[in-house]
Amino acid sequence: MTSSSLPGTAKVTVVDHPLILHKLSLMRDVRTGVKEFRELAGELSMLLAYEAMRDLETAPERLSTPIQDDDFPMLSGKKLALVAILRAGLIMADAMVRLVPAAKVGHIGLYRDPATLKPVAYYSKLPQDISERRVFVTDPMLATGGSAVAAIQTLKEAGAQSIKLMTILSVPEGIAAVHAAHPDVDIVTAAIDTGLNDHGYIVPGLGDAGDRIYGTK
Ligand SMILES: O=P(O)(O)OC[C@H]1O[C@H](OP(=O)(O)OP(=O)(O)O)[C@H](O)[C@@H]1O
Ligand SMILES: O=c1cc[nH]c(=O)[nH]1
Ligand SMILES: [Mg+2]
Repeated sequence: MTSSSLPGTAKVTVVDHPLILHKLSLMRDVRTGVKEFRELAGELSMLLAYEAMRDLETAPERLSTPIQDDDFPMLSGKKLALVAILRAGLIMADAMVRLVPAAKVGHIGLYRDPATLKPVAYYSKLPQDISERRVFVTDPMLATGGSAVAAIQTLKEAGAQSIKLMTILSVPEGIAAVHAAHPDVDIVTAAIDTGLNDHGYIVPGLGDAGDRIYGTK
């Protein structure tokens, strides 16, 4: 795992564990079909969440094992919210909620206009108490960063104060855009690719994540 940050900006953590790298390479492979792609995206999201949630607070609670009573660590502190950027971020939040089943789940609908590459918002439904929760916003692809910047803005306008962005693939342009607009938001990703092509797709990337998850192309 490598973490870095520019002065005054939040952290970028690249979770380059061999299991993650292997699963990501399978996702990149053009021969990987919908079923396997979905499964891999879910598994990889849980592995990323393991690292993204490393700093969750715990507090000792008195419990009885079959042998004796003692204090054992249990999650404490702020409650959690997982917020998926639709469509593609849904697969990540759906997998992560299995690890933190008490988390509330929000949805922000955005699609990137193919001509302008600007995000177009079409839906938002967030937990009412989002200001009191630690928010993990999920989207597999951080390309120009326009979608993530807009989603985080929506979250902040709803009162969110503690936000971490989780992506599978990122590029330097997207990371820079998020940190220019939201220098308080840490990013956790599996890899940082080279850059973007003329259509705003990540190179070498994995193609259109939403289309590969839902089989729409
Ligand atoms: O960083 P950006 O340049 O904004 O690009 C990234 C966005 O593009 C993809 O969504 P898409 O617009 O394809 O919507 P979809 O998830 O519904 O397919 C992806 O899931 C991100 O949300
Ligand atoms: O490479 C990319 C860029 C944006 N959205 C995707 O799904 N893939
Ligand atoms: Mg798409």
